[in-house]
Amino acid sequence: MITIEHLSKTYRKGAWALLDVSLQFDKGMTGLLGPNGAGKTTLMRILSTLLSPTSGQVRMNGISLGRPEEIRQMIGYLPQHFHIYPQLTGRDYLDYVAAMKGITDRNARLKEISRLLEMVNLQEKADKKVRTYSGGMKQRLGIAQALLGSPDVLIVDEPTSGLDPQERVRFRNVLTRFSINRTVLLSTHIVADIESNCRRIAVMNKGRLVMTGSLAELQACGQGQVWEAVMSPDEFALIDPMSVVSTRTVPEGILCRFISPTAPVEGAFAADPSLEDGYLALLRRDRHA
Ligand SMILES: Nc1ncnc2c1ncn2[C@@H]1O[C@H](COP(=O)(O)OP(=O)(O)OP(=O)(O)O)[C@@H](O)[C@H]1O
Repeated sequence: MITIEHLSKTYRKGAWALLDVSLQFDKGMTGLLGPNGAGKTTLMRILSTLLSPTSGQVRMNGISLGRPEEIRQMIGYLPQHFHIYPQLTGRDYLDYVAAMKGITDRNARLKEISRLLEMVNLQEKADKKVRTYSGGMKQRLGIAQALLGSPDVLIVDEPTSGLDPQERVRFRNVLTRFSINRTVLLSTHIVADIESNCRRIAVMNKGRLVMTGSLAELQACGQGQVWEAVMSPDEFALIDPMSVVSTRTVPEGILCRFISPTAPVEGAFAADPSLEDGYLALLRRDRHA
């Protein structure tokens, strides 16, 4: 169980990167959604004890961040950007991280590394140099390093940006497997990343928590806010592009989807919201609040 109470962070001379965030989550995967600059990385770095909050409290399984050694034993962290020496093989890299994490028994270490390589489906590439890995393979190796030592809590920061669709699906499946008996916090700005496997969602915007709840609750934020209209190319050229969330060419013209509290153009008809519509409607409402 992770309990975050009134957490705020301001960088030197900066605005609030986090402002009075309170949140609680337990086993399973929680998706942390938010646009660029929302404060996701700041929150994750604080939870990983790499950054101190300006104010507020965090407890993981009852232990406060003020006891960083104990917290670090409990968590695995996959940062948004991480460096792996390209000359190392995947197995050597994991061996190095395991040694850094204090797993001193060499046999236990090698056994754990083989188990993790199999879990992330990298056993065939394990003895090849990391410079030959694809982006998705590096991310899976990143997850393997985060899981060394079997941490109870896994913190993963925007892991799928830059991955192709196939790698993204593979990576999501790996995370879903890991989240069965663990607490996983996954940050992303890609709604599809959390669609299939997160039990709970937290949405952040400009440093604040703007919603927590289930996928269905996030989707419901789009209720009454989604409209569609078929437009000719000339009509389409005249509308504000920012009001349109997607377009599709149909035989009658361009089918435009809008997020708007009222019908955005004449002839627009109401549509059912998707999860992404709910998220966009929530952000739009927050922007205008
Ligand atoms: N080291 C820093 N010094 C000053 N300001 C920072 C620093 N790191 C982040 N910020 C600011 O804090 C705010 C939150 O940034 P953060 O990286 O936590 O957001 P994010 O949600 O992870 O964004 P992204 O999706 O782009 O990674 C932003 O306004 C950012 O400019």
